[in-house]
Amino acid sequence: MDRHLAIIGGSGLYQIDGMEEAAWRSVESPFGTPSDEILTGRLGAVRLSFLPRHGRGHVHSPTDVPYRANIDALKRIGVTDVVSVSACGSFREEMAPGDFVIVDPFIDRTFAREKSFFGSGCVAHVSLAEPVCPELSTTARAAAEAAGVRVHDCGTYLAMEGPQFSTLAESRMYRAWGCDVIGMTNMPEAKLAREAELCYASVAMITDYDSWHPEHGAVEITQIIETLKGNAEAARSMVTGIARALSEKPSCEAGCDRALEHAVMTAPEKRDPQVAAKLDAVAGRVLQ
Ligand SMILES: CSC[C@H]1O[C@H](OP(=O)(O)O)[C@H](O)[C@@H]1O
Ligand SMILES: Nc1ncnc2[nH]cnc12
Repeated sequence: MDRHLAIIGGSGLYQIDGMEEAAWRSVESPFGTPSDEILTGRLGAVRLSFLPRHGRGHVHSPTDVPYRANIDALKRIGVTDVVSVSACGSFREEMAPGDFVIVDPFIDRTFAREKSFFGSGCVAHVSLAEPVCPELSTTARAAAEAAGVRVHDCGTYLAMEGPQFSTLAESRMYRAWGCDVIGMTNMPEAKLAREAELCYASVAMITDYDSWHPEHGAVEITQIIETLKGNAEAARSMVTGIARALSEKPSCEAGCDRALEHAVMTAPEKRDPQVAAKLDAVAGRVLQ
């Protein structure tokens, strides 16, 4: 199967320019309505889709982003690879606003979200030891470097519930835990992409020092927006670079597309037909 790249655009990224045959398309999912219509088209030789995570005009809060509908809808239209582009705060002096981080690994501290496609009626357990696709992450890193920004090869991303930013005490605690960056959206998105057997990579754009830094004070949304604006051209160029690289590599060898191979525990005769029917796109390959 040809690769089909999807970009999930975070705060500040609600549109992608330069696509060919581009059209906004409404895609329904048994898991609900996605954050917005999906912009589908091509970039060079690669099929490209774009979904603004918070919707155009930023209408969904991090808690209310319909993560399951988003990933299901992307899978439903044939996406094979998902690159998340996000804003994040930094816990490291040397990871500065304007830098990009190729996220890996994650700590999930969110608590008010649906985190799995599976459940009673069809139980499955996928491995999440390494939630990101190593090949797609390498591709994203090379494309970000080529776009001329400072890139950090890896960084532990603390996913918090939000929408408020962290207290000073929380910010200090996450730093002491060894976290590098903080955001509100990469979980459960990465978990769901794994369940849907999609390659997933996350590029986080550092916009602030959260609240721990004695010389920077509290997070200001105006600073975040300014930094995101400054990164817009590099983000665009990175997306083009990722698309070009994927057009030269017809498949991923990392095995993300087999994540459900031995994951479903519920015996075929015990599966709830209605639950299984909803899983047609995500898990149809293994539920037949
Ligand atoms: C605009 S600051 C807080 C907001 O920005 C990040 O969103 P995303 O990850 O979609 O770029 C962060 O996670 C919060 O949702
Ligand atoms: N400091 C921060 N905390 C959580 N999410 C963010 N997104 C951008 N900066 C952030």
